[in-house]
Amino acid sequence: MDIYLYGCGGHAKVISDILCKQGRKVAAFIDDNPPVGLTLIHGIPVKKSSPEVFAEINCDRSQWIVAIGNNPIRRRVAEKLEKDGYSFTTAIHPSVEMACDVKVGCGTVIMPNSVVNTDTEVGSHVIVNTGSTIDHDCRIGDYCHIAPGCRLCGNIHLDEGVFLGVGTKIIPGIQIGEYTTCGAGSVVVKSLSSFCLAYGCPAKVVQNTYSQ
Ligand SMILES: CC(=O)SCCNC(=O)CCNC(=O)[C@H](O)C(C)(C)COP(=O)(O)OP(=O)(O)OC[C@H]1O[C@@H](n2cnc3c(N)ncnc32)[C@H](O)[C@@H]1OP(=O)(O)O
Repeated sequence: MDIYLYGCGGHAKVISDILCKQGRKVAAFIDDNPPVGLTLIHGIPVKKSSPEVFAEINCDRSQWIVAIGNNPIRRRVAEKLEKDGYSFTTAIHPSVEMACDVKVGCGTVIMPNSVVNTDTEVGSHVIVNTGSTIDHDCRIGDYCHIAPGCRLCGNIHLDEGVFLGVGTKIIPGIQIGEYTTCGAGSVVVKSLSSFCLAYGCPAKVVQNTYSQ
């Protein structure tokens, strides 16, 4: 299977490195607008997305990861690729500590030194970024992004598209509604509804209609 990454920024480079550590190699980075002059990353070609480029990529012999950090954009691109018949793979760094029974959806990436504990389910197209820990019995919805160094206690439920900024900490049993954002360093001690922006210690809602 040829592996393609949609995106060519820093996040895409990290995923390419994880795949390399797993002994897998990216065939190409595909991007809507690659920076002028960027033709190679890690010696791998960077191509501008076009019908001609896609015509060369066989659905049955390729797998994708959408390597875009923004949750709504990642969702839009993943849905388009899926509609066009493409499928997705995961990238899980060899240093990740994951309980035997953890379920991980397609397109999800788990960065170095993260921990995912028993009976947790991680959805599709999720980013568990560097050194984050997710404890037992958590439910992480599709398209969530857990930024570096977050700490999730047990029994936490993140709905689709939640973004946790770097170093967010969440006490047990909390639920966070879809596409809510927790700012860097938040300490979440009460459940949050959907489409909010919250931050601080303890985290307070500062906007009720926030777009990521
Ligand atoms: C590998 C990687 O790099 S993954 C990427 C991970 N990225 C992150 O973790 C980024 C997280 N982003 C944040 O925390 C951002 O500050 C956000 C999303 C919460 C808010 O961003 P913006 O809307 O642009 O807020 P802005 O910078 O204008 O700040 C507005 C006010 O909120 C305050 N504020 C912003 N973020 C926070 C925060 N996390 N905690 C406390 N206060 C904050 C600012 O100090 C400012 O206060 P002031 O008006 O008194 O000066």
